[in-house]
Parts: sequence; structure tokens; C-alpha cells
Amino acid sequence: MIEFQAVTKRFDDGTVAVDELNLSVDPGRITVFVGPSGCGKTTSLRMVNRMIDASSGTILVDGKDIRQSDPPLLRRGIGYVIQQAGLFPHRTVLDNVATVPLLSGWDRRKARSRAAELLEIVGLPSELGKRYPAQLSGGQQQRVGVARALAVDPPVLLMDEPFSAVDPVVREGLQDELLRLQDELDKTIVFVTHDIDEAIKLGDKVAVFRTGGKLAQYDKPSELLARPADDFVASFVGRDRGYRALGFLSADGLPVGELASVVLGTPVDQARAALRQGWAVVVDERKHPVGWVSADRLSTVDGLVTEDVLLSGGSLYDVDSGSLRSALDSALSSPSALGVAVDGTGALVGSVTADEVLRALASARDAGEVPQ
Ligand SMILES: Nc1ncnc2c1ncn2[C@@H]1O[C@H](COP(=O)(O)OP(=O)(O)OP(=O)(O)O)[C@@H](O)[C@H]1O
Repeated sequence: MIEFQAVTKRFDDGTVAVDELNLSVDPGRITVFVGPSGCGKTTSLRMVNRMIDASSGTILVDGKDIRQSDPPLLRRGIGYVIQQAGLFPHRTVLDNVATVPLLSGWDRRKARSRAAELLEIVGLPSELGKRYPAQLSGGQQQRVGVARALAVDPPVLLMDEPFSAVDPVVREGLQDELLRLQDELDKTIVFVTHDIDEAIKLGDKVAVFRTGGKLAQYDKPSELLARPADDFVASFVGRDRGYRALGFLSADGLPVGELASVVLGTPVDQARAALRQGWAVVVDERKHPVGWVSADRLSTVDGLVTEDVLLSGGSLYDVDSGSLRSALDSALSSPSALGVAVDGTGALVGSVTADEVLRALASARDAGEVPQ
């Protein structure tokens, strides 16, 4: 879909920002460019829509050499989202989103109704359409930026550090939202970030750049973690990469054990009788885990098991979609050392232990599913 063939960018002052880049971006997938500051990520991205022209080499979009495309026309087929959204401050949110459709010759009514539809797609309440960008939070502005880039339904989306100006919690929400959107839209997305965790979470494939505009490795995230090409990539992907690689191993077949449980509101003496090895998980009426009780904790209270009595739980492991990493994390973060397993609806299923996860890892290794 997008192909870089020996692409080099040398700026007028002699700086080589991108050096002989060869890379092919898969259609309908998210490709992330990641690397330290100044390694040429943004320059590589902006060459795709000809905001910067390559000094040598060829870039093909949909099989066509972009030098043969008129830049404004080329850009209409390529959505572009930048940090801090880059919205027009004196236009309403709705008009910001309607801008590209209007430029493409749509009539005002159609452009505005498309804009309203897009605000809904990116999860913004329609009344925000009347506001100006400064009257929105940073996260909301980013969503408007994404809506604007999607306005004429371009097959390609370029995203340059789109979420880096928002706080980590909002950022995670925006990342999840992008993955959800991509599930429906199947765009070809090139996403630039300097955050390796963001790259690994979002990328179907990740290109790691090193300073000097050279591509160090281009691979699936699981491969980057398991088989970094060299010391630079290994140190860039981070110290706990072995643990993070577990996130890509399915926990299918991991044994789920029994777990003592009591419902919130149970009399304390009944809860004591239900404990196993001094612990029970507490669930609400929908069987969703809400915390733990221990023999110690119950020895100091009477009456009913209420929320005040609970010890907070660790992370939950979803047996339908969880990875070995989430199973292990659930066990390690649990006050009882038993991880809490739930089904896709969030209802309690049973327990997992760190030992079982390590055994599952050993058999995956024996079966050749994990790189040695
Ligand atoms: N117009 C320019 N003239 C000269 N050098 C430039 C120009 N634009 C960028 N550069 C240089 O090219 C190199 C790559 O810049 P680029 O913006 O692509 O890096 P980046 O990886 O996106 O960095 P960051 O993560 O800091 O945004 C840097 O050394 C930068 O200083």
C-alpha cells in the first residue's frame, strides 16, 4: 500500500534525516515508526503526503509514484493527524471536521452531516460540535483531530505523535479507541511515536529507527520483544521485554482452578466457613469480583461482609482473551497469590497461579511457540 524504496532525505544544511529507507507498509494495518528524538520518524511520515519531498528514492502509494501526484490531491486521500490536533481555533468543532469535505466540493449540508456522524464515531457527544477547540479538553481535541482526518474516508491515515500531549490515562483511552475504530475501519495507518509501549500496543508492525535516519528493525511487536536485531533495539524496547513478550502468548489451555468465593452481604461467620487457605474472593450479585476477604481481616469484624471489609484485589485475567502476561500479572498482583480469572462478561470463573503460568510457558517453549 505504501512502499519506501531507498528513500533518503537530506535537508539543505546537509542533515541526513532519513537514510536509504526501504520499507513496505501493509494495507489495512497499523504500522508504527518509533525511535529516539531526531531519528527521522516525522520526516519519513511527511514524505508520504509530500509535505516534505524525498531527496532520492521512490515512495509508492497504492502502486503509484507520489511524485506523479499533485500534492493537494494526494493529501485528500491521506488523512493527517498531528500532536495537539492542529485544529482551526476560530472555527467550531463541527466546522473543523467539515473542512476537508467542503474543500473536496461537498455541499455544506452534506459536509456538516458527515461531520456530525464522525463526531459520534470518535465518541464525542454531538453538542460539543458547537464549541470552539479551546473549549474542549486535550483528549477531546485529539478525537476531533481524528474525526477531521477521517472526514472524506481516506484509505490512508498518517498520525504524528497524536496522543503525546495528553496525560497517560487519557492517552490509554485514546489508544483503545483507535484500536476499536481500526477494527471497524481497516485503514492503512502509519503512526509515529517515541514511546515504545505505545508502539507495541498499537502496531501490527513496528519500525524502530536509530539516530541518523536508519531503520534498525521492522517487525511484529512480539518479534521485536523476543528477537531484537541488535543491542540498540534491545535497549530501546526496554529491560523487562521478556515479561512483556508474555503479552503476545495466548493463555489458551491454562488450567483454571477452583476459588473460594462469597457474595457481598454474606454474614461474616458464613464467610469465615467458606475461606480456603485463609482466603475468599468476594463477588457482587452479577458474580463480578469486587475484592478479597482473609481470615485475618474477618477475625476483626462481625455482621455482614460489606465493602469496608474488603481487601482490594489485583488485576483480573480474562479466560476468553487474556494472555500469559495478564494471567501472571493477575497472580502476582493478588493479595492471596491466586490470580482471579473471569469470563468475557467479567464474571468469576476461578483462579490461576504463577506456577501454572510458568508451566504453560515451558510447554509453549517445548512446542516451539516461543523463541529460544
Ligand atoms: N527543515 C529541516 N532542516 C534541517 N534539518 C532538519 C529539518 N527538519 C528536521 N531536521 C533534522 O532531521 C532529523 C530528523 O528529524 P525528524 O523531525 O524527522 O525526527 P523525529 O524522529 O520525528 O524526532 P522527534 O521525535 O524529536 O519529533 C533531525 O536531526 C532534525 O533536526
